[in-house]
Amino acid sequence: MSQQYVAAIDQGTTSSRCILFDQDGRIVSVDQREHRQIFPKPGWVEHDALEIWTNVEAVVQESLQKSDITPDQIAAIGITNQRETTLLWDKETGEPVYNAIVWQDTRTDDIVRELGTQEGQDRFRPKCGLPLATYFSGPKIRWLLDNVEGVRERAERGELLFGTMDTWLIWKLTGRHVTDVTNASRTMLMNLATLDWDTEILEAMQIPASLLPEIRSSSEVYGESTGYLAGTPVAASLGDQHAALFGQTCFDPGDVKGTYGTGTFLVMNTGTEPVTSNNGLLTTLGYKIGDAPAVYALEGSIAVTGSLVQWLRDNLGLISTAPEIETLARTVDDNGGCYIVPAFSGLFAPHWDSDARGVIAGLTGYVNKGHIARAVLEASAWQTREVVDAMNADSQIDLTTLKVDGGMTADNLLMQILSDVLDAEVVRPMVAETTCLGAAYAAGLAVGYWPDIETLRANWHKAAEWNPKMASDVREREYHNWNKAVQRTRSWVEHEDNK
Ligand SMILES: Nc1ncnc2c1ncn2[C@@H]1O[C@H](COP(=O)(O)OP(=O)(O)O)[C@@H](O)[C@H]1O
Ligand SMILES: O=P(O)(O)OC[C@H](O)CO
Repeated sequence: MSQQYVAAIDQGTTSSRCILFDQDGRIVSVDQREHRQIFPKPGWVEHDALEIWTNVEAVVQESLQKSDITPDQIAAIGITNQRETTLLWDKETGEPVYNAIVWQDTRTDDIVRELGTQEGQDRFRPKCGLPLATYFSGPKIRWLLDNVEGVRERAERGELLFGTMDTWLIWKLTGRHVTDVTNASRTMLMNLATLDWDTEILEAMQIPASLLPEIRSSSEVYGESTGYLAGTPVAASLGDQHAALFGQTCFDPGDVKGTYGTGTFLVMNTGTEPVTSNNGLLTTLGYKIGDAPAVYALEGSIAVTGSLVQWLRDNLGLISTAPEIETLARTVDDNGGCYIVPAFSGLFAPHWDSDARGVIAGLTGYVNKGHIARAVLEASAWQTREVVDAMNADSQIDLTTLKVDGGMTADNLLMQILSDVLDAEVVRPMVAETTCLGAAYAAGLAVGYWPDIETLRANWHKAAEWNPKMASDVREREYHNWNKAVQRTRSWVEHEDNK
């Protein structure tokens, strides 16, 4: 038989990609296409789901053709995706009833506030692990039902289907209406204990159960693909941060990965029982491989990290490419007393303060552009420290090693700063595309392309590591100053009713 590969489709916020992997977990081919970001009003962000589908079809075909690989050489397809982004479509025609509402979209502000009025924002947290927030899918479904003409009636007649992007793609590929536990865990509608939709939450949010897909494991054959890869099993689905956890082979309780892109998502494997967070983290699913018990996780989501580097480049013009920040930051030995807290649209974990706004603190006549660049890099590191402190407290496991991936990890100075502020080892793997790798691994396991997770562990190779060099009194002084700067951002936005 000719050489076989596994295809991973990563349907992300800005683009869709297909990567082909071989048995050693090495990348054989990649193709990628961006889709439009639709901003109908301030705070609203939408995607055209049909455009995304066309792009996915194109990148799958192109990734094979680029490397002269034929469809019969693909053993399985794994899907990973931007999470929470919400779509409703007609089950007969396949027509979306509205654009997909993206995870960043804040139009559900009022719905979220209203749902939390009497019982508070943590009303559903004991069941679904999440605070009420515009981020998650449930309130977005409710908005579509309440605001798009005829949608509630059609939903109640059983004519419509809901899906996050994994569900949409699996339905387009196989005709099956399914999702996996990781994606379902981001809707607010799944009960973490039963791994099924929670009737009480559905009632409170007025969402008909007929809309919802069947919840399956992250690694099993959901159906066979039609189209270009006709007959190939579609065998994995994981939200992108969960896929990165799996791709980084964070298989043991206490293992943590951090993905440093536009924002940063830290996820800790907490084993086969959910851990309740008392420190501003999300309780979520790690992954579930076939019939094996589900693995749970704690997540700390940070909204602005790489995008602060982009801001320095695009809004301040202090650098002309993102990698130049490292050169500029290396022109100085420290931050010169300057701290930047990038609360551009509030603070996510562990503060969850939508009224915070960014500050540059500690400015004196001494501070120059090198110090500013350094403070930009340090902001990613200190935000990580806040999340790691919360993880250590919630899990009672102290972080010793952080496995990193994502575009920002190319920055060696940032990686050293990260190790210094965490007082922990930071390691970067050979294959940096851990999100796609995780989806490929889960799909390959389902069809026997890889025999077990121990084989996957053996595929993980360290490319670089950083160890702490900072004296502990300096670390504590800097953290104290960072915390003072964070305090300056809090409750900046004053609501009309508070004035
Ligand atoms: N050398 C670098 N130093 C610091 N930040 C960088 C560097 N290279 C890229 N970035 C930042 O990383 C982000 C891109 O990473 P990527 O993983 O592609 O993000 P995403 O998947 O969220 O689109 C950008 O926000 C960019 O500013
Ligand atoms: O597509 P990304 O990499 O921006 O990831 C988005 C996250 O899944 C949102 O929760």
